[in-house]
Amino acid sequence: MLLHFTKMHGLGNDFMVVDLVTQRARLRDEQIRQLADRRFGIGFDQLLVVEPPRDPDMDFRYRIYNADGSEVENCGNGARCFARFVRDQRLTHKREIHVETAGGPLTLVMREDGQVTVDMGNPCFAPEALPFDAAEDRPLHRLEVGGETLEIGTVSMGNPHAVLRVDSVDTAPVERLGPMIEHHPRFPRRVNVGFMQVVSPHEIRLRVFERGSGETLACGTGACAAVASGMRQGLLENPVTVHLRGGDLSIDWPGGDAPLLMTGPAERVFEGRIALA
Ligand SMILES: N[C@H](CCC[C@H](N)C(=O)O)C(=O)O
Repeated sequence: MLLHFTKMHGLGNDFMVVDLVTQRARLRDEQIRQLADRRFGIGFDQLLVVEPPRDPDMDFRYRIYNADGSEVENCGNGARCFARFVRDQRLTHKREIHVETAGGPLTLVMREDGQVTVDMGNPCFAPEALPFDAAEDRPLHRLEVGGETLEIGTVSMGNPHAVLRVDSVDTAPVERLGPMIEHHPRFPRRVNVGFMQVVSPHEIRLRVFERGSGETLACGTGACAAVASGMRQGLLENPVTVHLRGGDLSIDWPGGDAPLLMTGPAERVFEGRIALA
């Protein structure tokens, strides 16, 4: 069976996008891992799957798989590429697109300038939402990692995020602490790990070691989580520009029980067909 796909990226966070509205295929975990391999396969951080909605009020269902084959609840950069994909593939002509994800409904708006604004829903700090093993909800939690005591913010954007403030992202111990925090026993479903440098109240630099994919050039939900945690700690004020290794995202969140909006680019790289074993 030949599977048509489109390779896309959001600030260098790269995706294989597959339309299962007009195609039929079942992708097993092992196949996803093989397709994700940057030498033996296509290579991507996440696989994005477009399906018909289950809720008739929604336009599409959007499923997300990490490079290790694990299915996840949300993907911010992927959501922007999703919006670009369904319009380019003429699966819809709408500029405002409503999608179901495992992490809840998303609204994607294709802007005139080609950038995409995503209503990422409300950040949730309750430890049980991640899940994170903690006695109470606090802006900062102590976490024992490899003999060190770290202070982390914890946020759910539908998917779980730990945010660690650092003096400089250039010298942050991403490769050493990333995996240790991702697999920390207090995160029963693992966690994405953000390393945040506060430049000013309206500007941060961020690197993200992603659950199931390792460090990526950008992470949309990670940018949302870092801003939400930074605002909650009184370090940031709305709006915030997030400088990631792959480029910049704009985050708009008034705080409290309100949706968080993320705006940024979505790029197509190439289309292809691959024979599925
Ligand atoms: N790159 C994605 C995040 C994928 C999240 C995934 N790594 C997880 O396990 O939650 C983004 O732009 O939001």
